[in-house]
Amino acid sequence: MEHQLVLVLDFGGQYNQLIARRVRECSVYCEVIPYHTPLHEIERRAPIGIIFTGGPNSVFAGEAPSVDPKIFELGIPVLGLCYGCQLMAQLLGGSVCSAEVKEFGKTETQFDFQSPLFKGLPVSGITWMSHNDYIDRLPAGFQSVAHTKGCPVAAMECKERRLYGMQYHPEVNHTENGVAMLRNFLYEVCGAKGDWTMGDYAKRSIETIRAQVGDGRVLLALSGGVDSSVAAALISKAVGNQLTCIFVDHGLMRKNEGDEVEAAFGGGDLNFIRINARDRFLGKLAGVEEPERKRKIIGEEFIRVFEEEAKKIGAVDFLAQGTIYPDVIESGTGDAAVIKSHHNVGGLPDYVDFKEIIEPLRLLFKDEVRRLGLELGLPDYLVWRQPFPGPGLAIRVIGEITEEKLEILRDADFIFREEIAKAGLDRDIHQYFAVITNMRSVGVMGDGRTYDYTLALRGVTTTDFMTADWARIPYEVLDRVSVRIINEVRHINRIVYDITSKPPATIEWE
Ligand SMILES: Nc1ncnc2c1ncn2[C@@H]1O[C@H](COP(=O)(O)OP(=O)(O)OP(=O)(O)O)[C@@H](O)[C@H]1O
Ligand SMILES: O=c1[nH]c(=O)c2[nH+]cn([C@@H]3O[C@H](COP(=O)(O)O)[C@@H](O)[C@H]3O)c2[nH]1
Ligand SMILES: NC(=O)CC[C@H](N)C(=O)O
Ligand SMILES: [Mg+2]
Repeated sequence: MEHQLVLVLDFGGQYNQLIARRVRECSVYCEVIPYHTPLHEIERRAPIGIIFTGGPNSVFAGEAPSVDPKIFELGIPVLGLCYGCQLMAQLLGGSVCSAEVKEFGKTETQFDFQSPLFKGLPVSGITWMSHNDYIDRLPAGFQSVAHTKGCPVAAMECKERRLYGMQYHPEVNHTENGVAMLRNFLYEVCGAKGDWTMGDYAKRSIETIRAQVGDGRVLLALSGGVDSSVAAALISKAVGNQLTCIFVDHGLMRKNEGDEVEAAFGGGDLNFIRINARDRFLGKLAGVEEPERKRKIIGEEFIRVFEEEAKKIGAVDFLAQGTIYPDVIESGTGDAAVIKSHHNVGGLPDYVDFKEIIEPLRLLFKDEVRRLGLELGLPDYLVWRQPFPGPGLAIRVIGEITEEKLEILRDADFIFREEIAKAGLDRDIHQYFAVITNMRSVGVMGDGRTYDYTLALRGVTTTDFMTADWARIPYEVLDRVSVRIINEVRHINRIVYDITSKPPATIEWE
C-alpha cells in the first residue's frame, strides 16, 4: 500500500532529522532529501507537502543553497522554516536582509489565529528562534501571520498558493505548540490522512532489507542493547537464518553482562556467536588516556573482529549494526561538528572489509526505536533497557584503563543499578551509571588514612538522548548507594553526583 509522503528539503540546518521525526510523529511518512534534488524527481515522488529546513547560510550571500523557483508552481504546499522561509520570501520577490535585532532562543511571539497554521492554538506563546537575518519585505500575495518584538515576519502565508513560512523552529521542544503547528500544516493545509505508523515502518524496512540482501549473508553486531536487538528482530524477520549475530565480549561490559547477553540470545532460533576478545581490546587500550583515541581504537577493533568472524563463516557480504540517529549526528556528519566519535560511526576505520553496511535504524531516534521494538514483539524488559555505549566501561574509566579500575567500577556500578531498581526508579531515570574518575583524594576509614579514587554517579532523564537533564534522585537513595559502595567496594573513599545537564555536558564523561 502506498503512503502519503512529505519531503523535507535539507539546507544544512541543525534539526533536519528532527523535522522528519516530528512529521512522522504526526503519522505522516516523511523523508529528508538534499536541497539540490532535481525538480522532476520531487514531482515524481508526488509528495502531499514539502518542507524547507533551516540552514547556516544567508540567502543573499553568494553561493547560498537554493531551489528551482518552479517548485512553488507545482501546486504542492510548501512550508519554509527559518532559512527555508527566508529563501521562499526571496525567490518569490520579497527581500531578506541582516537584522538589526538578532533573535536566539526563547522568544515571545504573537500569532494570527485566522491562519490555518495556528488553528485551535493560543494567540501568543514562546517560539525558539535562531537567526541573524529577517524578511523585511514580503513577496506579493503574502501576509505576515506572526510577529515578535524584533521580527515583523515571524510567520507568513499565501493561502491561495498554499505557501507558508515560519522564521522560528516549530520542530524543537522549546517552541510551545510547535508540533501542533506542524500538524496543522500537514492536516489543515496538505490534507494529510495520517496513514503512517511504526507497523508500516517495520514492514517497509523488512522489504527493503530483503531486496538488498537477496540470498547473501548478514553478520549483525549484537550487543544485547535496545538498538541492536531491534535490528536483529527486523533483519531476522527479513532474511531468517541468513543472519548471524556476533556479540563481542570486549572485557568492558558491566558485571555479569556477557553471560546475561549469551543467556538471552544464545540457544534460541538466532545464529548467535559470542566472541571473547578481552585480551585484544585491553591490550590495544593499554596506556591510552585520550577519549577520542580510545573510541577510535575500539571502533577499529570491533570491525577487525567482525571481519575475522565473517571469514570463518564464509561469503558474508553485509555487516549490520544498530546505529541510530544520535550516533550519527554526534559523530559529525555533513556540516555538524564532531562531539564524540561513536564507535559504530565516527570510530569506524577507513577500510571495512564488507560489501555493504546495513543500518536499518540509522534515521530513528531512541524512543522511535523502542516503539519499533514493541511493534516487532520484543519483550518489555529488552525494549526499556537503559542504553549502554558500545565502548562500554572504557569511556567510564577516565584516563588509563586498568583491570583494577575496571573491577572497582563494575562492582560500584552494580550496586548503584541495584539500588535504583530497588527504589523502583529504573524506568523514570533513563540512564544511570558510575564513572571512576582519575582523581584520588584523602579520606579516613577505620581511623586510618586512605588515599583512594573518587567515584562519580550519573543519572539523567531524557527522551531522545540528544539533550538530557540530571535526574533528581532522592537523597535517601543516593545515601544508601554511597554507604553501600564505600563499604562493599575497595579503593573508593569519595562519591560525587553529577548535576550537569546535556548540553553543556554530555551523558557519558568521555
Ligand atoms: N559488544 C558488542 N558486540 C557487538 N556489537 C556491538 C557491541 N556493542 C555495540 N555493538 C554494535 O554497535 C551498535 C551501537 O551500540 P549502542 O550501544 O549504541 O547500541 P545498542 O547496544 O544496540 O543499544 P543501546 O543503545 O540500548 O545500548 C550496536 O547497535 C551494535 O550493532
Ligand atoms: O553505541 C554507542 N557508542 C558510542 O561510542 C557512544 N558514546 C555514547 N553513547 C551513548 O549515546 C548516548 C548519548 O551519549 P553522550 O551524551 O555521551 O554523547 C548515551 O546513551 C551514551 O551512553 C554511545 N553509544
Ligand atoms: N537557523 C537558520 O536557518 C538561520 C538562517 C540564517 N542563516 C539566519 O541567520 O537568519
Ligand atoms: Mg549498547
